[in-house]
Amino acid sequence: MSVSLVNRAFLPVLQQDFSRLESIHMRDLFAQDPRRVERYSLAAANLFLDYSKNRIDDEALDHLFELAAASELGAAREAMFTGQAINNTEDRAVLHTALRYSGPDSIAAEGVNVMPAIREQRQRLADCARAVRNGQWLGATGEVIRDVVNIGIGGSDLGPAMVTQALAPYCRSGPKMHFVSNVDPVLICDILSDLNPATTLFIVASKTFTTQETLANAGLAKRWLAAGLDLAVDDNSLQQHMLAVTARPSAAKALGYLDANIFCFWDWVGGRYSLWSAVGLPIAIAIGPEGFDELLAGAEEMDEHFRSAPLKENMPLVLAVLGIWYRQFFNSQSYAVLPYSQRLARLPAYLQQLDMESNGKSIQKDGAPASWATGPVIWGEPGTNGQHAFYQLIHQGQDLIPCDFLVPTSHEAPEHAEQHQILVANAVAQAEALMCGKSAEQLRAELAECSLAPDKLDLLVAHKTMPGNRPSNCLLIPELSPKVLGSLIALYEHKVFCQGVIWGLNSFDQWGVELGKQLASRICREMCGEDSVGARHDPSTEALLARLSAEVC
Ligand SMILES: O=P(O)(O)OC[C@H]1O[C@H](O)[C@H](O)[C@@H](O)[C@@H]1O
Repeated sequence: MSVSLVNRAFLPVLQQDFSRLESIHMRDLFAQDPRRVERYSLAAANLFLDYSKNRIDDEALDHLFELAAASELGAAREAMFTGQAINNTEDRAVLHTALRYSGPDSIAAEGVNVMPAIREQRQRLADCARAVRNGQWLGATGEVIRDVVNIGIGGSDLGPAMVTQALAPYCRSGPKMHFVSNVDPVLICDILSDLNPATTLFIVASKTFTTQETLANAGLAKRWLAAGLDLAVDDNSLQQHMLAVTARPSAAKALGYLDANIFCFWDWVGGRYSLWSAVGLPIAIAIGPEGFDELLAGAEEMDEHFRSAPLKENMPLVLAVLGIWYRQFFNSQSYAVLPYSQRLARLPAYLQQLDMESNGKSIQKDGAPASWATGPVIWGEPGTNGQHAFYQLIHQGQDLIPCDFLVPTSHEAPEHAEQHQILVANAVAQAEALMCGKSAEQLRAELAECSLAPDKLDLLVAHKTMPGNRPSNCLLIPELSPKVLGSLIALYEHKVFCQGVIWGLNSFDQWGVELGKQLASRICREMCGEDSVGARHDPSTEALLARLSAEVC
């Protein structure tokens, strides 16, 4: 049955569930079922999920799991893991899971076993990471590498940048890592202003090796090296400072990169799923190849769980169906990810690409319009900062915003355990406040002593009442180690996958990004005078270009 028909078939029954649950307060659900926390929590692959604070009951959950089964989630999952071309607009397999697979089986994409090539590149990655870390990799003047600058954007930046920040305590013995993504030259110039060309290594990461921003930044880096080392820009010894990571090695070679310095991945690795491939080279250099293996092992554990756990105990699926529930029936247009860990500060940005580029779509795989509301806006900031900025809207705004609270239970600095406790207490308090809220009666009792005029009392009660009944998941993270982080990232990857399957989307293409890219190249050419500005743009764009040509060029 087509996804539209499945979704249509489940709509009335889930709509009934919604009508039943819409007016029930979660406080009452807990009162009715003392075992609710126990029943609505799960442990898997190093993580513990408490999803009891959701506006859900057994019946609705059963229907959501039935919806997943009717969407043939199991078959879709197997199709992904076994290398079928599930990315149907690009006719590609989707095999990021093979990158972390450590078993003996072969996995084929288009009839070719991908495992030997994966192992070969992983070995090259490990050798390179070791050589840089040990001081065996020397720059053009024979000096060891002290700083590594990754130049890449989107999937060629966010994963390594987020992971190396999250794992900072594991990075201390390696060279210092820097990340350049934006084409705004201030970013790269600010970074380079503190670095020495003789001891700096650049990793230019781009799946396509055509991305305008990355190539522009790489060109600037090369000119900076040449000037600093007093060499010609085409001097071969500069190549000692330039590595390429790409699925198009010929494009890197054409730009002068040495074969030995080109690390490869493949079309069947989506950019936003690529940190497990050679795109993870900055991670392997930062935490060492053994640490990188641990990251892969953590992800593999989550893969095994996702592939084998029954639907109701499947952590990615539980998160997925809850997200669908709120998006479709509570009209939740956004979803907050709130890490109570400064080290996970870039996780929301990473998840924005993972989720929004995968499921921010209105057309189903078969070309029909999406039958349900699809991917929400993903956003967030680390706690407790967010509490003093945007939580007001989550508590009392008009929209229901489901939240994931991510709470590391241990801390890297035991001498500051007390401060970590404050952090954790805040996460727990926020989730409690969101769920329980504060009633008008409670407020009237509290304000009774203040001898307020009756109209002032009414005013304050109206403003201070917190309806509560706002859902959240709490994900406990035992420690921020490479292994646990690997599991956490894979959890969200599979959540996004499940939602894509149920919504009938191709979660692995990103056509919406293309048009802007094409127009930017064209406008760039026009601004440089390589192409004339004709009457080919809309009037607003033309007027802007005319003004900018006078002011910027
Ligand atoms: O790795 P690259 O080919 O340079 O692509 C970088 C990024 O480009 C585009 O924005 C795509 O939408 C992203 O998915 C991709 O990660």
